[in-house]
Amino acid sequence: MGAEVIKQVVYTAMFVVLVVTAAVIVRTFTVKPRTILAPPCTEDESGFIRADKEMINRFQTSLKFETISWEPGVYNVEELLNIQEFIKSLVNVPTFLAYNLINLPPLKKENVDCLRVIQELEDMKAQIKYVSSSQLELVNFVKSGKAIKRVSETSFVSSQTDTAHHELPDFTSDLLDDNLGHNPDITPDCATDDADSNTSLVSTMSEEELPYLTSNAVGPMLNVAQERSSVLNTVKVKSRVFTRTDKHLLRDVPKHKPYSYTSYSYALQSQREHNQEYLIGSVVGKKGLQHGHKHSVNANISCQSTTDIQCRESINVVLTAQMNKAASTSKEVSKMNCTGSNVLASTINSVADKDNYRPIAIKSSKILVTTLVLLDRLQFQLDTSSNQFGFKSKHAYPTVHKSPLVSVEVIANYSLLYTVHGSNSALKPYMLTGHLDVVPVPEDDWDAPPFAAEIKNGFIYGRGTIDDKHIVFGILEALEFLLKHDFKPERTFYIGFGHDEEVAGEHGAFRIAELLTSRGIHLDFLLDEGPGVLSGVIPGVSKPVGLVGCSEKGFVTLKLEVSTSGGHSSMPEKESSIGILAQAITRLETNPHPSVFGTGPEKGTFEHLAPEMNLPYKMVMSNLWLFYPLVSRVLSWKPSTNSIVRTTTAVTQFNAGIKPNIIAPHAEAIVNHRIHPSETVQDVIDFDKKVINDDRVKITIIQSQEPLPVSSYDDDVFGWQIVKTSILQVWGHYGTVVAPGLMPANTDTRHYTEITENIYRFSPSFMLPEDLSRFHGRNERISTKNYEEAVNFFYHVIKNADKAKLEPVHKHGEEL
Ligand SMILES: CCCCCCCCCCCCCCCC(=O)N[C@@H](Cc1ccccc1)C(=O)O
Repeated sequence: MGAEVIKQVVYTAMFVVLVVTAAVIVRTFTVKPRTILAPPCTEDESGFIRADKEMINRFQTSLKFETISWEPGVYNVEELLNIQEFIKSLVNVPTFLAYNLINLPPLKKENVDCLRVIQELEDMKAQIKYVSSSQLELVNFVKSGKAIKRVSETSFVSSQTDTAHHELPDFTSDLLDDNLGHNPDITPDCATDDADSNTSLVSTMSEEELPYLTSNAVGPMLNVAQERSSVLNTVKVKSRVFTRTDKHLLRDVPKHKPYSYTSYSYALQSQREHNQEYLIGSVVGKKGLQHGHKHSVNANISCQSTTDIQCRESINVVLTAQMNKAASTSKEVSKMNCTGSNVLASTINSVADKDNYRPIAIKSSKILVTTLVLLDRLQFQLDTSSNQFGFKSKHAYPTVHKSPLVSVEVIANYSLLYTVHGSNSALKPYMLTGHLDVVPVPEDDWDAPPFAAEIKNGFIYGRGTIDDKHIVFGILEALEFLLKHDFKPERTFYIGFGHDEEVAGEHGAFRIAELLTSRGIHLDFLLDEGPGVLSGVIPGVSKPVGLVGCSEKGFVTLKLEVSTSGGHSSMPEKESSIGILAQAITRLETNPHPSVFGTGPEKGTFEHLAPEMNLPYKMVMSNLWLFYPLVSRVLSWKPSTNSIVRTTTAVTQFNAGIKPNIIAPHAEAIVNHRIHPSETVQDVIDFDKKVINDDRVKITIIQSQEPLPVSSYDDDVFGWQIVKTSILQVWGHYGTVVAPGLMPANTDTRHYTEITENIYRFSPSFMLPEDLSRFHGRNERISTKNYEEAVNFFYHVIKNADKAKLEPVHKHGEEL
């Protein structure tokens, strides 16, 4: 009986296996490629746009940037002139530059406040002035805020006139030993608008306290500074000056020479939002007056976390020195408004290094040291071609800009909206989009300079070549060509170039979409950047694949924070904020979000590609109903293909700790998820919380976007047809096949979802696997041939889309 049952089971199993195998084989050999009617376009055909030298030149120009970099510090007049020119031009440059530069590491997210940056630049522009002196050349980029302005005016007056007439009134040595803050003349000007302007900034210390302070000037001063609560629009910094003759410091001084020393220490603090004071560093040092010898100033500057604050804040320090104790005089030797320890150091040194301390002290009595608030340690990229983009492109594409059929509008200052007016209003318009901004170049080890548009071995190297200027200029080239050849469109179309796509497009594309919506415009379809013609990227397909993004993953950027009590590193708790956070991060990385392969448009990718695959793959991909788990596993191996099977997790930032012997009380990390269309932002957060499973880790959402809807890739849909046909017209002769897919990153398209259901994402770039890392990475480049193809691709899109409808595409494909 038992044997009989076993036999039955075995037979049944064998039968099932046989049926399944038969089904798999039948399926494998019956799936047919999806074909398309559009004939490939060849070079002989009229209408083929050949990339001549001028065209390549125009593209190169669009990629060129002038790079200006400097460190805050002491500059000669010529350098300052350059900086002034630069700042002026920066103010006129599209915002994306500011966006780009403030996106540069190591700045933190909180520093990225683009409007504020631009506003500051505008303010600076209005107030750029020079102070000219022999050695110390200072540019004053005055920020808003009356107090600071007042100081700056004073400093200009005094520095532009004969310094001899502008000595500050002497202060008595008593004053130094007393509370200097009571003297309004030497209260730091940043405090003059305070309601409580009498608050002491300077206090005396007992001799016993001094050694402690000089070695650890920071702690006690913080408290005092925190007592001050007034807020100005501008940065306010507290400084306390401690003066005392300190015998400890005289220990190494030869006995036979009389010395008088002033030891000093400053806590450098700055005011941030919410009235909170942050300690950013300290100046500890001594100034000496050796009778009969030159004065000396030694200062040790230490600034903590200056990179965190450099973009938003400046430091105001009053250096007060006892100039001549014998004569009972003292001077406020310099006032600094600066960012970063290097500025402090260079300023103090330039004061100290002077043979004769006195003149400099007088001259610099109220110096505002260069406040390169935004510029510290950053490299600026000045886009000469995009500066006044409209004007330059007018010259480069005269027919486009003169045509009565084309109107151009500047949106949100820097974005561009072209309307190409068609003659038949019954035809629904469509839209082509691209973006003018680029991401910065954090490393400079490129094979060719990233902003010089050099051509090497047939490739144009440059930031923006594939992301996204080949699209912008490809569209303009194609339109220029068409209009020159008397093209008069029937169907109206729009061209939108955003200026801030790389930082979410919330000013550019958003405003363009808003404008079109307000005009009641509804589009037939929209084409933006996306994957491209991928060769060797998708496993099993030897032909190039024109992959068109029919949906876009969502994203959520999370901040993970852990706070502990901190303290001295000699007495650590068992777990630190860093350790707890690291563990949370490790949990996230070792527990990836589950594969949801097959539930989104990636299913369409393999349905379209299965017939084109080599045999073992063809069998597997044609029978996804059976092989989903296997395929999902294989796709998970490589980052590029893994990106389409699940919600991904990328830990992009981690910050904690300031000093080797201080236990970091706070650690934070940024995690960026790209969300598969079958999940939501909330699903992702719930998953993360479960995985981390630790209430000490606080999770906050920084920015998020739900996945975008899936646009139809049915072969009867006009927009899909246009894109597919145009791809095949340009790349068909390589045997290229077209497939729908999922865009793993984001574009400006999310701003347009209200004005069309049919959004396609495709970049006309031919990509090998190693090229994928060029997006936002090193050696971004495009071959001149590929640029030519890009131009021709847009030529075909515009020509094809001008028809009322394309002939129905011959369908052989079917659901797999
Ligand atoms: C099956 C295999 C699939 C492989 C697909 C490979 C396709 C590669 C396509 C890459 C396109 C990159 C386009 C980049 C655009 C971009 O970086 N956008 C940004 C936009 C953004 C900026 C700030 C906040 C949110 C969003 C981004 O996604 O981070």
